[in-house]
Amino acid sequence: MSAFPSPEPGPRVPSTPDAQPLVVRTAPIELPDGGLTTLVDLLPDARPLTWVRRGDGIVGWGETLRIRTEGAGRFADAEAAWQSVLERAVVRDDVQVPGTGPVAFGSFAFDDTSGAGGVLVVPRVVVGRRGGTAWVTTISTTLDAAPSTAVLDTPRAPVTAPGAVTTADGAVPAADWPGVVAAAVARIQAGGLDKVVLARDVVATAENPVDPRWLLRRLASAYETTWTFAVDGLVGATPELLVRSEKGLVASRVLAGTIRREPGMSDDDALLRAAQLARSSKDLEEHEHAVVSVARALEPFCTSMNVPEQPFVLHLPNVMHLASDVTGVLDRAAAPGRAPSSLSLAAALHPSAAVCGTPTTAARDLIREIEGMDRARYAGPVGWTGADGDGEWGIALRSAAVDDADARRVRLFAGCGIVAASDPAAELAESEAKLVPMRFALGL
Ligand SMILES: C=C(O[C@H]1C=CC=C(C(=O)O)[C@@H]1O)C(=O)O
Repeated sequence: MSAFPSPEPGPRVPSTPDAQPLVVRTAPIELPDGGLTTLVDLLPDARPLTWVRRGDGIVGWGETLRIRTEGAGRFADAEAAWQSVLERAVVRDDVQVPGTGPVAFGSFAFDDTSGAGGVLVVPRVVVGRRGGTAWVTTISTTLDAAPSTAVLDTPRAPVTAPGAVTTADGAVPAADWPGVVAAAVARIQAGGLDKVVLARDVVATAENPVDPRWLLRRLASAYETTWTFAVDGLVGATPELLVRSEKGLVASRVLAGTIRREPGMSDDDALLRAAQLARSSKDLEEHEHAVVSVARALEPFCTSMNVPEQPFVLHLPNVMHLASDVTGVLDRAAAPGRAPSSLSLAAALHPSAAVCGTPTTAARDLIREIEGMDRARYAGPVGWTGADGDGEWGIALRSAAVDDADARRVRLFAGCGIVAASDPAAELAESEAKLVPMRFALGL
């Protein structure tokens, strides 16, 4: 039994011609400026939908519609179902910026064979902020009163702390994980592939049901440059943007190559570490594979692209990463009437070599063979899409999944890119550093 009351489940995608169309209305509102957690603080219950960064973004609650998909077709089926919903929607949008009008939050499994499949959730209420503009959208199957600031007064269930939290090994004990990495290094050295990303999980058990809002507040405050997300119990603060599509422009923040940053490290020491990372041939190789995979996947959709020749170093509180911002102009002529949607771009980009490896199929097969766990929605695309196809999809990293059946249990994930020069013990330490945000969010 779930420790939380289930939300009223939204109907599945209307499949009959007389299914109720969505009625969608967006209106401007004044939002009190509560800084980084303004949006998160509005969430009324423990089933939040969230995509925020630096205090801007969108949050949603309630559930008007749920699209659930499976297997290799999970992206295309979700896209088709969303399009058929949109065709029948009645929309009035008085704000007209990305994130207004009809919005679906989504999360998709890493692997085609995972039972986690894919989900798009259309909330009943969305509140968003972008720069100085704030709005509320209501989505229903009836003609409600026009949306107003009244939704900000929605009664909020108190956010409870998780209480004491203990952690235990996940599918593969931490002590055994370097052995799995060593097996991958041997396979790479034998010439079967160039890179594979291996992950592990840790199971946390809390005294009280874990309220995702508790995690979101802590993540949004401490990791403000990441995209803090929550979709259907998957919560995290990812620094990696798989794709943003906005008005014909696409962008992807590719990360691969990591060095730890210890708590309390001075800025000077951090800069020394950053320089070490920028010169590390092992990390530069890992990074190059990831950038090439993203650039190749985006190329068919773009008339022009900018792929930086050198990565920069992205500083986060727990780690530093080699990072490249790849951008492009979508080829609208190639897709008559419509540019590819953000969700179809995410599908084309997934799985990038930042979370799978090179070549993709060999890496995915090796993950299936030796990783020893179902990643479920960890390392899959997570984000949102709007009516015009624009949207933002991150890679679900630095994340945890709250157990559907027992909200006191949470699965935390972290993975590392492995190349021929990888050291298994160092990779275990790196995976621990990548678990820090979610451990911190839980109060550990
Ligand atoms: C797979 C993860 O990180 C990826 C993203 C950035 C850096 C990575 C690395 O250096 O290994 C990984 O490719 C994770 O955080 O679970």
